[in-house]
Amino acid sequence: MSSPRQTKSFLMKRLGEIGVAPASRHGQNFLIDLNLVELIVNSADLGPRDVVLEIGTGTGSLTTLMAPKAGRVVTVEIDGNLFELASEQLIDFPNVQMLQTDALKNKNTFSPVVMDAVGQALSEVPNSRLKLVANLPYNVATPILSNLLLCEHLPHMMVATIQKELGDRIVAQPWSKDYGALSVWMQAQAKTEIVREMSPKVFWPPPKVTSAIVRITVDPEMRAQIPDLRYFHQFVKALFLHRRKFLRANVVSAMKRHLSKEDVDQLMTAMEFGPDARTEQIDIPTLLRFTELVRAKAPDWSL
Ligand SMILES: C[S@@+](CC[C@H](N)C(=O)[O-])C[C@H]1O[C@@H](n2cnc3c(N)ncnc32)[C@H](O)[C@@H]1O
Repeated sequence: MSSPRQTKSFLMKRLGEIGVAPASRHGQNFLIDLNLVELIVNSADLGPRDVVLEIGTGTGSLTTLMAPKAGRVVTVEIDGNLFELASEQLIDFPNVQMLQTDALKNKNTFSPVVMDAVGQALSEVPNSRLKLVANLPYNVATPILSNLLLCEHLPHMMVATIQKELGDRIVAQPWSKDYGALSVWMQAQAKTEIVREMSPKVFWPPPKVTSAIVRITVDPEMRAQIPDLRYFHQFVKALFLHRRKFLRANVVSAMKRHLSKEDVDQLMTAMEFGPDARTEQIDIPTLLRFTELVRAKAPDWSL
């Protein structure tokens, strides 16, 4: 069984042999610092009951380290050439299922093939739980992380390499420039942490931005405090849509066919929001309460 020596020269040689250059449209920036690959695996604290979903197999370096620890790994790669390369690397791991497909059906939905494979793996591992562990393609990192919290197989944890700027938004607090719909959506149901910032130098080819490993640990008790997850997800997105506008203007515009301005003013008063309140000043428990007041008046609303 080959060890994961994913160095720049190894990658250049292997990709050169098959006449392939890394495709920036697929976010093909490979992690070449083995210590950091190990840090990702250790941060996910994998054990036999864990079913890992990895999006972006690449050459299989992260997969190779995860497979001996996890119960099952479902790994997805969009690129046919990389899929072939990784197939050779992963041939000796019977608990790894490789899929060659786009992990996303569209921006809001996971591929049903991927979800079926995850469901099957979860049903075959005793007392199983799902963990997303991946060096994510940056162009689809946001839909992957936020949609997985809405899909039929809820992850217990997500450990991922993403753009640092996205990591900053995930962990941001009210009153900061990074606090937005993504911060609220994630922190309302999970503990969020930046495990490590990473310089572009630890990837080949180096991306244009600084990266970070984030860990998102879902808290079922917090999640149970959100009666309608889809409504909350969409309403929070609508509230942060125009950051420069006041909260009231955002609510009026989002709810325009469902609530009159008078209705909105009543709700604002009930919440004790002043006329110059802005969404980015409001903490998550308050946004949850506000969502429920609005939902009671406009249950059929959607973005
Ligand atoms: C940042 S690289 C990570 C590769 C490898 N895991 C590593 O750590 O070196 C991202 C990988 O995701 C693949 N990819 C990009 N978009 C994808 C998608 N929508 N679905 C599945 N794989 C995708 C790319 O081809 C690439 O191999």
